[in-house]
Amino acid sequence: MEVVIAPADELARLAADAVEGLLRADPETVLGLATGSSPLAVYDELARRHKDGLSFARARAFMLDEYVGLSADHPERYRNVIEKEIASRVDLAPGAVQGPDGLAEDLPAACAAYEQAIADAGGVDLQILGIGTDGHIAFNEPGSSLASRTRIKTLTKQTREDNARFFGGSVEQVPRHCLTQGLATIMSARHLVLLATGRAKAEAVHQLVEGPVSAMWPATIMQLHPHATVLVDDAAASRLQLGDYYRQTYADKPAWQGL
Ligand SMILES: N[C@@H]1[C@@H](O)[C@H](O)[C@@H](COP(=O)(O)O)O[C@@H]1O
Repeated sequence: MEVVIAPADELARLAADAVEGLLRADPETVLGLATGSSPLAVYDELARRHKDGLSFARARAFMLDEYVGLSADHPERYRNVIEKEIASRVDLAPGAVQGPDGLAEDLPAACAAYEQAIADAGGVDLQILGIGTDGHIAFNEPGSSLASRTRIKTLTKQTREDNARFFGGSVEQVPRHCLTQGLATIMSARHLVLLATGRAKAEAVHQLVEGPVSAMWPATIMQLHPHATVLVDDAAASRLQLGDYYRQTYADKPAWQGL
């Protein structure tokens, strides 16, 4: 696991560099897109690079998760969020972005179909991730099976409170259920790039990088991934025991070596 501690704008550039490197090497790259505020600066950077000529025309993308039951035109439906924040700002082809269908009548069947779609695409090359204050990735809440695949989950009180800001500050408006890629689904991606900024993420980041692997902090499963990158600012890094070591390692990183 590589930990980079740097200002937020530099983190966004690093993540965008990794995406751009893949797209230039293979225009048919399969990206994994996350919602939440953490990846927004990366999407801004990718949109800027698209204006400078970076093409997503042959790429495909899979979303991490989706609320259950939000209407098709609800602005917080993750499909709509991803469309607004990244898909509409680059030249991803119509239909190139897929997500779990939170409006399906048969939710377990929709989850199985989503797993199959990811597999049929050859898997995700680079998965962008944020982290919840309770250590969730996608919507894999504490207690999630470390071997889980896409399924329905119940959101914790903490997550619904954290996400109420997207629903006019009303926790009651935040759906109680979601469909989410499982931890094993996420672990199947070939490169995981997690971004976290701000003090509210400091404990989750400490557990993710330095805690014991445990379903209580679902993101800790990333310690078992052969290519995981954790991009954090000073505030999110503030509880890391080995912060000085990660800073030194990044300062000494050879210029030719990407993420
Ligand atoms: N399902 C999303 C996650 O994918 C996201 O990583 C996390 C953190 O969100 P933020 O980046 O806004 O802090 O919470 C949400 O609930």
